[in-house]
Amino acid sequence: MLKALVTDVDGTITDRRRRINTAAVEAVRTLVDAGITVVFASGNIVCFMDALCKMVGTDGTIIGENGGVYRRGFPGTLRIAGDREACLAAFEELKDYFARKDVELEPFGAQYRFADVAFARNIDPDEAKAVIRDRRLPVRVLDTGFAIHLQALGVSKGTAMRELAGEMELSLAEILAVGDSENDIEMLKAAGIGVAVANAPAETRSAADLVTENAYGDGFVEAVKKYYPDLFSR
Ligand SMILES: O=C(O)COP(=O)(O)O
Ligand SMILES: [Mg+2]
Repeated sequence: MLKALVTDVDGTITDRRRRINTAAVEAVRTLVDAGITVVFASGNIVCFMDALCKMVGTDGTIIGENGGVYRRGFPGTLRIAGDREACLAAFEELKDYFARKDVELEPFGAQYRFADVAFARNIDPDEAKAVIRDRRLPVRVLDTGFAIHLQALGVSKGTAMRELAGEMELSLAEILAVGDSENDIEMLKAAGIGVAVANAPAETRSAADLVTENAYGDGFVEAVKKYYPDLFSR
């Protein structure tokens, strides 16, 4: 029995322009009303996640900043798992590298981040990955399709999901996870069932137990209906 759903946000319950899929919102509300825990797991910042939880109607359990932060319910203590100093130091190196090529990196939500660094996709993510690798910096570059993130090694949505599952006394086998991007891979592998929506890149699709036929939010709705058929039979 799948007692909890952990879902990515951008590209999974939205369209490619980040507009939320209203059928996905309805599906989440159906799960919540049936007593299924729904956790949003994203690269986004905590205040964005809180607004999303409030407006969709979950209990406020979140994974943010790609696992760098997580919290059980609105009243829970915010846990900070990432290493922001390491990410900021790596970001400075990337900034200098791209400045020499006359490209300015554009940080996203820097003043609101506790654990990671995110910036615009106006550079080739593979080039950033090569710089980090060549300099042996202790961070990972994650391309979400919406932003590029720097994250401490060993920190992911998957590690945060394990911690939250422990706090919620859930086994990983009881969790359905859905995602669309490389920042979802560990989470899809660790969950009892991992689903990639059709827009996911090959590496993410191969980490999943199932790839939906539909893309973006419609793929999310397809997955939820498949694994909770009784809740959507009418
Ligand atoms: O913050 C991002 O870059 C994308 O967020 P996501 O993890 O919800 O897709
Ligand atoms: Mg995503």
